Amino acid sequence: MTPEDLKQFVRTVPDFPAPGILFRDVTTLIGHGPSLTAAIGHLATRAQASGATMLAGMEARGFIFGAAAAAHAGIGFIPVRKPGKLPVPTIGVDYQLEYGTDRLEIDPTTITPGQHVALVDDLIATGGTALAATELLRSAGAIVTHAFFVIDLPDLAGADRLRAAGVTVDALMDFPGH
Ligand SMILES: O=P(O)(O)OC[C@H]1O[C@H](OP(=O)(O)OP(=O)(O)O)[C@H](O)[C@@H]1O
Ligand SMILES: Nc1ncnc2[nH]cnc12
Repeated sequence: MTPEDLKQFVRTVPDFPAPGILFRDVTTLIGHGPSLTAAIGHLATRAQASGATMLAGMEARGFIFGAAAAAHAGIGFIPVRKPGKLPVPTIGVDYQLEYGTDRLEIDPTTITPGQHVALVDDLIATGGTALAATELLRSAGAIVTHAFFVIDLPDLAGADRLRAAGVTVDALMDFPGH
């Protein structure tokens, strides 16, 4: 299945989690075996071509695609976690979402300084999550030059913000007008 074929498997839910938000829901895509397999294959191929030697995914939906893509590519996976989940000393950063604020944390010892780490998530909207993850990984010594998403919401300009931070952004599909 091509990335274009996958678009019909994304469910759109209006007014979730807040009025005015058009929620692009990947639950339906990952529930369809051929779509899940194709999405993981595309992400893994692109991530491998970027030269990344590890992938990092943001909790929670980034874990679904990131860990599977890393396994497909035969490389390791770094979980970028919501606060208070890791049992070791962490480094963290607060950030803004399209619909609220949150915090991300990593175990800095999972990264070898100078290692090429690529980001994977289901969706980029404002880019707050991906920028926060990039900042965190870089502060632990990672080189972050690429980020891979299933969905880009271009009107929210997150991909532009990430590019301005020196990250090449690649998404399997976009939803203009969000
Ligand atoms: O580009 P942004 O505006 O930062 O938004 C994108 C982020 O929002 C969603 O995660 P959410 O924080 O809702 O958490 P979840 O994965 O636990 O559902 C999505 O999975 C991305 O991580
Ligand atoms: N519109 C949206 N749909 C799904 N996930 C999101 N994360 C941030 N904005 C989103």
